Amino acid sequence: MNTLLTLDAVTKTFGSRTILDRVSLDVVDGESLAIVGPSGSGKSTLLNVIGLLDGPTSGEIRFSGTPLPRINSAAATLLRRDHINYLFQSFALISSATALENILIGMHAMRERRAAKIDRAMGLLERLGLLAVAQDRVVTLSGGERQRVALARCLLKPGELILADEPTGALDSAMAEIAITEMLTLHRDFGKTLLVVTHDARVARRCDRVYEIGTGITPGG
Ligand SMILES: Nc1ncnc2c1ncn2[C@@H]1O[C@H](COP(=O)(O)OP(=O)(O)OP(=O)(O)O)[C@@H](O)[C@H]1O
Repeated sequence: MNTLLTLDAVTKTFGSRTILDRVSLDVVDGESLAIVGPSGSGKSTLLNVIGLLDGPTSGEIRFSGTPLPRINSAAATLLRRDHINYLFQSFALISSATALENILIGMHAMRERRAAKIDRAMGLLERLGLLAVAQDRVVTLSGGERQRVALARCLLKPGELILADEPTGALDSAMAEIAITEMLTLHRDFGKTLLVVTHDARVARRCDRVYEIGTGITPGG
């Protein structure tokens, strides 16, 4: 088992408040890891620090053995582009573009013919039951459909790490259940490591391992 990510005594403070206190953690290549803890405990902060959206106050994070660069460096931009995928509650899709176009935007840096990219995108959209809406603009899609488009974009965009922050928070419970199953199945099929911040104990239980802020790691389901 290879380690994709290592956190070594990572601390994050905001003013006089210590939100993350010497977090040390190994994330194994290909696993799903749930990040849980009470509201305000620092789950999103942890994800942001791992995802180069915010810098730690102290400590080190290594990605494939290499220390993460400063968040505003060119190296950080490349890491975010080529290695990290974000799946947020708001989905961060371009609403005036079609489902297919949104996925192709995520693939733009890949050296592959456009026709081949379209084939792969359409194949995944079909697998997610979205073939009929592939050419529809995202603004016209339902919340569940948008969530699946965002998941498809994450899976096809380059990058071995998916960072998901409450990805099903905007869905009703039946839709969330479907979305979780797709996410937990497909990240494995596509060989991507998944870190998911969640309030939902059902989601956490279904991940390979659970990291509780302030407590540490326990096995998942
Ligand atoms: N940029 C910031 N400046 C100051 N305080 C911040 C900042 N970002 C987060 N915080 C504070 O850090 C604490 C942890 O926030 P964070 O969003 O990481 O918690 P969380 O566990 O994800 O919470 P929730 O489950 O409610 O989403 C909160 O008290 C928040 O107000």
